[in-house]
Amino acid sequence: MDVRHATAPDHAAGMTTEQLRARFLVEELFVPGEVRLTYSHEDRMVIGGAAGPAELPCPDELRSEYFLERRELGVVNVGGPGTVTVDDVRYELGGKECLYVGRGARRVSFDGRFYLVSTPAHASFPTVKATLDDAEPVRLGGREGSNERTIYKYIHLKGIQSSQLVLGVTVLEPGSMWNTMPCHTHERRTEVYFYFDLAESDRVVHLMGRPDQTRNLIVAGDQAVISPCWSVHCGFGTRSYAFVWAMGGENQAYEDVEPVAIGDLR
Ligand SMILES: O=C(O)C(=O)C[C@H](O)C(=O)CO
Ligand SMILES: [Zn+2]
Repeated sequence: MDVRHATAPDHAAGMTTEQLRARFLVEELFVPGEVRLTYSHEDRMVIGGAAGPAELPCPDELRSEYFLERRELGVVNVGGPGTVTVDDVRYELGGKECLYVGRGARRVSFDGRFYLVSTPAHASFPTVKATLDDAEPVRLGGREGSNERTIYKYIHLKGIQSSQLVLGVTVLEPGSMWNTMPCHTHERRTEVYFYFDLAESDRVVHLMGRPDQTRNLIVAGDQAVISPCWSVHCGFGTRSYAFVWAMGGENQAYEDVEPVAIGDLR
């Protein structure tokens, strides 16, 4: 498992492009027949990709008997129809559908292409599947801001229950490129964006860093960006795309953010 240490904002300010990419960008998530995992010390989030058939391993770094002994897991199907099997119960997931797997499940296997996010869990909540319609879609933005998009909240205070994981999918309309602008930080949570549904020749210019010291990462489809609590997270694609956002940390209130006015960005 790839392990990424936590970063202070004053450290990030002096990093080169290569150093920023090595610390915050997760590039290689899908390897056929494998579950690839990255452990971030930012709120101890584990980010992964399953290109099944493959089973969720239990890396030594977790010092546990099985992966979900002290953790919970969010799974989003980022490919065609696929299945996830949790302790012999089989769940069929269509594109962009979600499965929450609660603490205590011993065996999880995948047949298909799935993006994974896991956070430590103090309690066990039921394993639940959700479709896009279950997520009570919210439409935001407009064509004039090139940010017409739909937010699907899956795991959150009023949706699928969890110990700390909050997760959803945002889908941009064709011709809309900006996500999350005006942007924000959230001092009480780390957030990870995973960009997908982007053609091989397209990229997202993802803004990160303190609001008054932004940096950018050029991100391809099927790559993830780790945003520490002090970092803005938003981006502009060379074409429209979708992304999974997932958070771990102090609270689960989606609205608990520090908004940043566009004019204050530097
Ligand atoms: O497009 C958006 O706006 C988002 O999807 C924002 C994320 O949900 C987010 O950053 C939540 O904190
Ligand atoms: Zn956010």
